[in-house]
Amino acid sequence: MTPFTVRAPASSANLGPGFDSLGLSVPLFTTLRVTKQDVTEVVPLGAELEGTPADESNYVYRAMLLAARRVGRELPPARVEIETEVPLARGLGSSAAALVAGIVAGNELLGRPLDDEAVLDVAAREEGHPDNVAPALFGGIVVATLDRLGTHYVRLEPPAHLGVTVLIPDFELSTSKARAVLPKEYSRADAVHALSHAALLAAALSQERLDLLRHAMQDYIHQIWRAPLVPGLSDILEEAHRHGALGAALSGAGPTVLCFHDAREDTGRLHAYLRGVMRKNGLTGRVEDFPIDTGGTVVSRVQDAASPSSPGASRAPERR
Ligand SMILES: Nc1ncnc2c1ncn2[C@@H]1O[C@H](COP(=O)(O)OP(=O)(O)OP(=O)(O)O)[C@@H](O)[C@H]1O
Ligand SMILES: N[C@@H](CCO)C(=O)O
Repeated sequence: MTPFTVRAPASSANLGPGFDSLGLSVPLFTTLRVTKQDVTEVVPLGAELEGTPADESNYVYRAMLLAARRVGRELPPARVEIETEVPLARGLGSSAAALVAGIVAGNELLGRPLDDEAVLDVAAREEGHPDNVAPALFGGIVVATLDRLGTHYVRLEPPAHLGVTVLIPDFELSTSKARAVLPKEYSRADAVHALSHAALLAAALSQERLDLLRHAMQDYIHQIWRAPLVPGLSDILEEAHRHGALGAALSGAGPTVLCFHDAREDTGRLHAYLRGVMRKNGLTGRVEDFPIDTGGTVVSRVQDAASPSSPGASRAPERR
């Protein structure tokens, strides 16, 4: 089998009120280089993955095994090198990118028995919610549900000129810790507030109604509970629009904060404001602009089989 690479993007989930159901794809990538060999070997590379296990508890390895289990077969052995640009445990879907990349790689090794819907379902069940794995797989903005009947989704093409600015603090916040602070139950008023705003946000994104984003992104399901874990979050949610943001939200479980911006406009003012919030709260981190990724997960065959990881090897982007 020709060596191949799988590249899966980062993602930002929730977008405010779309808790566990809405997310978009961010062009920072987790890349797997897969070469057939006699034993399975997973090799995490680079500073970001230092300390990541290389056994079956590794997210990528586990995901490859899940693909095989879904079709009731043994995983064909391979060497899998893992590299990532996605900062871990920052709210940018590093675990989802690893899971989706691993399931897609396992599926390739198995001869592609799973279609996209099955890949999504395996990933969403493993992650427990589809809002990172769906945009990681399909790119763009995705609305998705997960229940006992399966995983259902609609992919939206991002509105023209919609860009994101992310403030990525230097500290980690695991999703499990950020979920542990959430209430177990909510009032009917909170439920109505959440579902009406999530519905408005999905409709606004699908109709390019950027004027509605700020209002539609209000949330009382998770952000207020997580605010004590993310210094400066409350200020940003309240004030970012005064500095050029079209709307703001905690990215996934945090601590990254996402702002939407109009890509035709200069984001210097927004960057200065976000850096100021970091300084005021004694944080370090980075502020960056991204377009919304639309490619999702991509598999490429390495044409030059003799040197699969050489930078010059030509890669033909193939399919997801
Ligand atoms: N490329 C990778 N290879 C192996 N394990 C990974 C990789 N990327 C992430 N992980 C695992 O995922 C964990 C982080 O997952 P977690 O759900 O806490 O955060 P996140 O996915 O980055 O953020 P969020 O879910 O809020 O967007 C890491 O500590 C690591 O165990
Ligand atoms: N919807 C998830 C995303 C992070 O994995 C959460 O907010 O906990």
